[in-house]
Amino acid sequence: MTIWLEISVQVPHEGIEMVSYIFDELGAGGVVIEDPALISRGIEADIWDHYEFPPEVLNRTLPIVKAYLPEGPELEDKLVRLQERLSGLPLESIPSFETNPVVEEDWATAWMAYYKPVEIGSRLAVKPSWEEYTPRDNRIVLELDPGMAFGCGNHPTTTMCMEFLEGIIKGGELVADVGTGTGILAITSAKLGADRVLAVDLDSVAVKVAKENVQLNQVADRVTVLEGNLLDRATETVDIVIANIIASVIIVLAPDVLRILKPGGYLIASGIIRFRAEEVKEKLEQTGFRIVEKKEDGEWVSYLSVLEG
Ligand SMILES: C[S@@+](CC[C@H](N)C(=O)[O-])C[C@H]1O[C@@H](n2cnc3c(N)ncnc32)[C@H](O)[C@@H]1O
Repeated sequence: MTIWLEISVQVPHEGIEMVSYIFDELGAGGVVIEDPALISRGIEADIWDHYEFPPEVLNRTLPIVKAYLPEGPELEDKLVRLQERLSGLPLESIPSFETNPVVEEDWATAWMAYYKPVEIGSRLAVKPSWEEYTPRDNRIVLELDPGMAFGCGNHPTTTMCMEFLEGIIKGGELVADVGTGTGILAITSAKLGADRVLAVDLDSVAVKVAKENVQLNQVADRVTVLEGNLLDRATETVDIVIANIIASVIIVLAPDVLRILKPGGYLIASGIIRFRAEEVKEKLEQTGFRIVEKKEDGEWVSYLSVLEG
């Protein structure tokens, strides 16, 4: 049985990406971000009434980035490198980290307790595959198994995109979902009536998880999942491009969207941390997009924009 070391770094929002990158360099297979901004929203919403967070999570103010490294001869060296890299970050104070050993059995299933059915917008609901949920008001239900991929409908960056999709999909659209994670936004698009959806992710684990979820939701005839970087797998013109990634990636992606988006088509850009929202907005406008709507939730911002034709 493998013993893993759970490493938790408490860090301000602007450090989340940097700490995640350090963990990636150290060979962690992925990170878990516990964001109090998300938690405070969750407590307010009815659907989260039964959503129980441990007191140590509720009492914290800064986000925590967690990663898991297997115990072994290289572990000590990696912890020394982690400390060195954290000390060199351009943050007001040096983030400290805590460690906690966990056995593989616990770790593989511990995250399941965090996912509960959630109602999104006025017509959608997401339910983890192992939970019971009876839809109210004829809601469209997505069944999702997140595995190690991002996107189970419990993060504001995802839910804001789903609310935008609810408003713009009328039926028959062609959609490209960049950074599909679990496939949640691609599946949402298909279930709302899109004709065909291309879902792309850089991460082969996400691609595998997304393919499984597409099957689970019986939309494989309309959703194609491919491994790729940004829009490099997209050849057809589409009506809607969705990108819930991060500000810096959206800035790079925006000009390339022109290659495949029809004039008058929509770009949904999400995953934008508040302090970079203006920069993303300026880039979108310079590129030829008009911002139609801005949504904000905690530290996160999403834009719905249209390509001026
Ligand atoms: C925040 S998650 C969003 C997942 C899902 N779309 C959602 O809304 O919940 C971002 C995803 O983008 C993927 N990603 C990051 N950079 C990418 C790139 N350059 N090209 C394609 N996918 C990328 C990541 O692997 C991750 O699965």
